[in-house]
Amino acid sequence: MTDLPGIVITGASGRMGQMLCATVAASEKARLVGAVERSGHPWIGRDLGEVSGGQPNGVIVTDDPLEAFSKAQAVIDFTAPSATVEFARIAAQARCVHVIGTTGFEKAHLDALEPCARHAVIVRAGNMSLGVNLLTQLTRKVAQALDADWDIEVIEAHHNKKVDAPSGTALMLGRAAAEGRGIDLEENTESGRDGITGARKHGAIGFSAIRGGDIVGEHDVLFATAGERIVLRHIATDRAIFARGALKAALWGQDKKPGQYDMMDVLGL
Ligand SMILES: NC(=O)c1ccc[n+]([C@@H]2O[C@H](COP(=O)([O-])OP(=O)(O)OC[C@H]3O[C@@H](n4cnc5c(N)ncnc54)[C@H](O)[C@@H]3O)[C@@H](O)[C@H]2O)c1
Ligand SMILES: O=C(O)C1=N[C@H](C(=O)O)CCC1
Repeated sequence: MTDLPGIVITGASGRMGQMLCATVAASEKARLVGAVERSGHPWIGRDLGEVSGGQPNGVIVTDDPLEAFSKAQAVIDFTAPSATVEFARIAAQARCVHVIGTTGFEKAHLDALEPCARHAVIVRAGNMSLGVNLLTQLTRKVAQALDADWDIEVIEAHHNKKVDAPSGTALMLGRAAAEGRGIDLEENTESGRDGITGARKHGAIGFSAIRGGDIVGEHDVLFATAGERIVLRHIATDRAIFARGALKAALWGQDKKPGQYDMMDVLGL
């Protein structure tokens, strides 16, 4: 039993953190060996099982990631961009596989991950579900088959606590559409339309974000031209799909060389 990979969850009290702790604790392929929260959080120093409303499980929530990571083979991290960059440095030091589900990165954050990936495996994806990764491949294929007279719009909906837009998933889908069409996404993005915006730029990829209630995550990729439309859609109804994907990535990464990978690598898509 004890030679199963040990996994630490960061942001253990968060929406995804709680789902990840439950998923790893229930797995027969991994052990939950640590839970990290930010300094000052009321869960620090308490038993994770108890604060989660169950029986004690012997995992004490800590604000010391180095101490937690040094006992683990993988870290699953769904927190916030600046926290993730710090965790990447520590995971590299501890030679842990670092699975990153966090979204909302700016270029400086992504640049900071590069040196860490020289020492440890990083698997990062804006969406860890099988369905969205398949949808990403379909989006690339459809975009490849259609010319720029087909307007591409990515429409996403999430719960009212989400802090970043467009979602990481929307950016994955937009990037795949741009790759399929052979254009640069940054130079061809239209988002945040409001007021007299002028007509849509020919060939652009548009993004729209809806925020409301407890929506787990919904994504449409719309291809629209004169006389017809195609809509590719994914609807997530349960955060367990992201947690299962993240655990799969943590296990997959155990025998891989240091470097940056994504869920396409993990799923073999
Ligand atoms: N890739 C995917 O499949 C996927 C799926 C769902 C959510 N997400 C992303 O995961 C992230 C978290 O989402 P959420 O809904 O769970 O958010 P949340 O706000 O519920 O949870 C974030 C947690 O991180 C903790 N945290 C923040 N800074 C920390 C630090 N320095 N040290 C330790 N803990 C820290 C917070 O205290 C909180 O508990 C977001 O970026 C979201 O977009 C990705
Ligand atoms: O709840 C969130 O936040 C989600 N974030 C990811 C994104 O930004 O795409 C995945 C879906 C849920």
